[in-house]
Amino acid sequence: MSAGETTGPAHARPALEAVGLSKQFGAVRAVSELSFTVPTGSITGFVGPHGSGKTTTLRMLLGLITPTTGSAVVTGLPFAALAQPARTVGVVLDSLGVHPNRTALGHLLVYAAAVGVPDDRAPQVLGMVGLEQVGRQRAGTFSLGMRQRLALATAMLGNPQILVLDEPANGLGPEGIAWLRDFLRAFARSGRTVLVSSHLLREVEQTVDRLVIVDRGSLVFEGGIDDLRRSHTGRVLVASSDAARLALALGAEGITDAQVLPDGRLAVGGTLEAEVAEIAGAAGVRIFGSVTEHVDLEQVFASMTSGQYAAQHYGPPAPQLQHATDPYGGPR
Ligand SMILES: Nc1ncnc2c1ncn2[C@@H]1O[C@H](COP(=O)(O)OP(=O)(O)OP(=O)(O)O)[C@@H](O)[C@H]1O
Repeated sequence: MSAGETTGPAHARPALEAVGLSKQFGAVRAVSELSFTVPTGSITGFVGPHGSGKTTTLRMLLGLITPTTGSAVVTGLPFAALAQPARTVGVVLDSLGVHPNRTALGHLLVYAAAVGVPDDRAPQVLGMVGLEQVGRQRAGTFSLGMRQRLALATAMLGNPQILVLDEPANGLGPEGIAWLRDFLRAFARSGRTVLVSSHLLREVEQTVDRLVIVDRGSLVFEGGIDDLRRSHTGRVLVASSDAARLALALGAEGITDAQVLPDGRLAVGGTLEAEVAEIAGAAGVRIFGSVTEHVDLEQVFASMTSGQYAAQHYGPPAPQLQHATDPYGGPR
């Protein structure tokens, strides 16, 4: 994918900005010196393990709790200073209450009045989230996925420029997640902005163009999802007539991250298949086949956070030719 095309002009004022945000709850430091930017027109994923401070940060951005230190701005202003908050930011937080005895439509009419939009906006937003058939059903009968859609419809009432969604994929199956991805991409295509949180990178990987990754309240990565992919390129796995000789030839060209796998293939980091083939050819080593292994971003994410993925080798070049188990279980 890349929803990267949707990123707004570089000079545009960021939609959301956290500057040195910290939040202390008694002995718990939920968020620590957190700074990041959500550019206008981007779909930014806000990802971290459970308890890493995502909801607390979103609450600070939305003016629902006061930071211990630091500041948060929405289109350049503190949330409380926005003239028309519901028309600026639509919010889906876990805590958004839907009265179980209210119908979906009834719920939206209450919020439409609170936000100050006409009643006919309620059926419109129901249609946007695919709930038009169940508008007269009580929300208490809804599945978690349907409640998530209703929460999104509520966020859309004010036709906002920015959506802030806390774990909106919770309760959605694969189809629901695909639907949400299309919805958010269409939203961003019109130049609007999304900040979407998740404890699973996998849930938002296909949706977002930027990532802010947090762990224990602190920033561990901010940037384009493609930058993260590029910084963790997969190894080239090569079946050849002579793995040891190939490793020596590669080493002579400065490519020293090479390991012989149990199946005899050479796993080479920091290069491309074509380069390996060229060096092998020059060294008189025959290549029977090669493949570039797939890098699972979820594993990269877990290795960056307290998700504790068992130590993955993405490190500096191996000093010498080694035998190693293949952590990827072979090519895909
Ligand atoms: N009101 C509060 N009082 C005390 N501690 C709190 C409060 N809110 C959050 N915390 C603590 O702050 C830390 C961060 O919580 P937060 O809910 O922001 O994380 P999260 O990343 O959103 O987690 P999850 O993915 O489980 O929702 C946790 O240790 C949590 O227990």
